[in-house]
Amino acid sequence: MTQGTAQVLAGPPAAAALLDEARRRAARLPHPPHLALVRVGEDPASVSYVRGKAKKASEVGLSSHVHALPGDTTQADLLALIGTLNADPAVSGILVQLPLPAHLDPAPVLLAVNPAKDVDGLHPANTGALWNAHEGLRPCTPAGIMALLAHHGVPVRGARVVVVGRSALVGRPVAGLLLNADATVTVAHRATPDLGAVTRGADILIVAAGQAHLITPDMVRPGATVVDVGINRVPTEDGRGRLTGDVHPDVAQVAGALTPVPGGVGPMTVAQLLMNTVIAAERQHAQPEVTGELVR
Ligand SMILES: Nc1nc(=O)c2c([nH]1)NC[C@@H]1CN(c3ccc(C(=O)N[C@@H](CCC(=O)O)C(=O)O)cc3)C=[N+]21
Repeated sequence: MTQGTAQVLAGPPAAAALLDEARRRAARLPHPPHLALVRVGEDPASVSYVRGKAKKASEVGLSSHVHALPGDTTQADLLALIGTLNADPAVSGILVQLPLPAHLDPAPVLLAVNPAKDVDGLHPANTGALWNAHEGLRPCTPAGIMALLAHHGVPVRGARVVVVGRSALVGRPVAGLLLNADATVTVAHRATPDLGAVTRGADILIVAAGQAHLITPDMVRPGATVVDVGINRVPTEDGRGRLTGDVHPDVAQVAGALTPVPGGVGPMTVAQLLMNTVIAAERQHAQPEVTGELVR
């Protein structure tokens, strides 16, 4: 059998295009947009992601500050910080890095963020706006996936799209965005019987299940576009670990196009976060009352 060669849907060039647009639009504002990054505790992955976000922010001309809180921070202290950031007109966007330590409840924290500054798009006001196709801030990974598909010219309108996973961060919101873009959307999850029978129906398969190599070649329609959102760290000899996706590498022999891990969706997530910060700043500039100033 001849080995297929799926087109690589690379994240970095698509992310660079998004970052260029963010830089250009940020420069048109009277002040650089400011991103407040809130991190609780010292989870190594969170420390590394937040550092990466701050670095990319400065590269596109945004200012940012990492609010690093100790691992034993109380819910009340975290809510107090969010209140301060909500009221500060110099803060355009607020991101609370997830997961939070186990003693903190994320739902009230996400509810406390001013929806106009919710650059993660996770406040119910923003998730509701998404599902009603109203203006709002869209979650970063789902919006990044849509930008990645658009950048590489993958048509979404009318396509049969299967999303594997139904998380608040990826599966649910990407299904909503795809529906808004006129795709025919199916959402599968761990209780779906015969997952392969469902995924084989996809023109575009989006996998955000959090399970390494869940999707094998037999589960993919030949020529399909496969978006791998999985970030699984597998152990290596040197102890540093290696990233791998939710899609088995052999899927490249069947798929028409495939996003790599790393270097696929991950960079889009960060680029979209900065784009969201610019969008939030633009809207606040047009409507200063959302920053908490009194407007007569
Ligand atoms: N409130 C909140 N918002 C998030 O958006 C959020 C979060 N919490 N918690 C964790 C997840 C994960 N996430 C990633 C961001 C960048 C890469 C990324 O840039 N990945 C690189 C590789 C990075 C590496 O090598 O470690 C890549 O895929 O090429 C991955 C994952 C954002 N998340």
